[in-house]
Amino acid sequence: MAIILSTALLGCIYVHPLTRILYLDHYYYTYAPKLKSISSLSLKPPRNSVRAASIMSYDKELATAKKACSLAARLCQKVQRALLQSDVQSKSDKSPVTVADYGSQAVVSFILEKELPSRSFSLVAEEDSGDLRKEESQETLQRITKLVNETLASDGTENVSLLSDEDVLTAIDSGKSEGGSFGQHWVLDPIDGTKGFLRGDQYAIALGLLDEGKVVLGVLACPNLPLQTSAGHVQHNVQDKVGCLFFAQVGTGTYMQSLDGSQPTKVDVSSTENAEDASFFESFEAAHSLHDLTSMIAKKLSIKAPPVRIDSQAKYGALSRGDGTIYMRFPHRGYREKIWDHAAGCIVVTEAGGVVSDAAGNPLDFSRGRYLDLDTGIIVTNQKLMPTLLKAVQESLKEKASSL
Ligand SMILES: Nc1ncnc2c1ncn2[C@@H]1O[C@H](COP(=O)(O)O)[C@@H](O)[C@H]1OP(=O)(O)O
Ligand SMILES: [Mg+2]
Repeated sequence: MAIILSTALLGCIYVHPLTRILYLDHYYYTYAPKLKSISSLSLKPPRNSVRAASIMSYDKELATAKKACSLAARLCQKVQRALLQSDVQSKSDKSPVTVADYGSQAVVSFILEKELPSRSFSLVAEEDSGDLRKEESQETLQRITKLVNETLASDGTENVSLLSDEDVLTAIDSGKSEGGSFGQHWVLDPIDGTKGFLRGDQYAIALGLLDEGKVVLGVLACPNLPLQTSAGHVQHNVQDKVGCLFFAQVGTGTYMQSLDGSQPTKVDVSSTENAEDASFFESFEAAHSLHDLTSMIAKKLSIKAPPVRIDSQAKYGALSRGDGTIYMRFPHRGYREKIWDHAAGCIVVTEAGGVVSDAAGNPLDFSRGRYLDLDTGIIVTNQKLMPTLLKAVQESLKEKASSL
């Protein structure tokens, strides 16, 4: 009887090893009730929330994910350096990002599959090899294969026999999984923020792991993010030391180290409680998020600081260590958010003490396949500020709708 009872309890309760807080389902039961009582907005638990995932250890998966993302970052840095040294004409050419995108996906996919052998390896990733298999892409494919082999060899820890073009195509195509609410699925954006990559600005390699529909670990490699920042300043100056690796595992907090391998340090979101003292992140690209709407919300919250605009999930990383307090993202009508654009970022922020929700106050649901079914936008901040932010977002959305 005692065994049955404790097993049943373990299914829904665990103690956070660092905060010693009893968690009843990672997000919903700790935070949602407070939100609801303050804002009376609808908050639902994610469908398919599986509590057992919260008490498992993913140490081996996390170590492998960190290695895979660090190597992919090395490949991307090499391509971006060459791109930035090239002439103006080749800078308007999109092929460098294509090479880095495919190369990064091949490296991550190859390492995960090789180092975590499993009969049910599943990867949900942005790219597939369709275009690369075309006759006119042969030269590009050879460049990618060469880069992938150089990158794997640069690790130096083991003997990897050279991959062929076909091996690279196969590794890329492992990313065709549909994800879903059962079993484990890796979720990868090989280069998040391609526009930032081409500009020489921020981008990220973002890798998450879903277990029964919930994100249980996440790694964000941000090769151009400064290691040290003062709040609100993440634009990188030439003299800054850059290259951050953020990582989080469910129930164990979020950590950051340098991409070249410093000691990890634990990070926490900002504790700013007053909206007017907060600064906020948003997309650099106006085409990716409605800057007029965020400006309206910021005004309502009396936020004094101007928006900090950077590309990619580096925004989640920067927020997780308190560089800013709020992140708002409101894509234009009709855009469907993909799970690889938020899975890693989401756990990096929540394990650092933050909250990620859609504009209706619902937690993001990663269990429905390749897309997130969302209501309007994504908002992120610390737990204390979320009810205030949510209220301002909802009022602004209403005002915007009635002015149309
Ligand atoms: N029209 C769009 N609206 C919103 N997001 C987009 C759009 N087009 C691409 N994205 C994706 O938005 C993310 C970057 O957002 P942000 O500008 O906030 O950093 C990237 O995942 C980018 O795709 P990709 O990863 O292919 O570059
Ligand atoms: Mg992306």
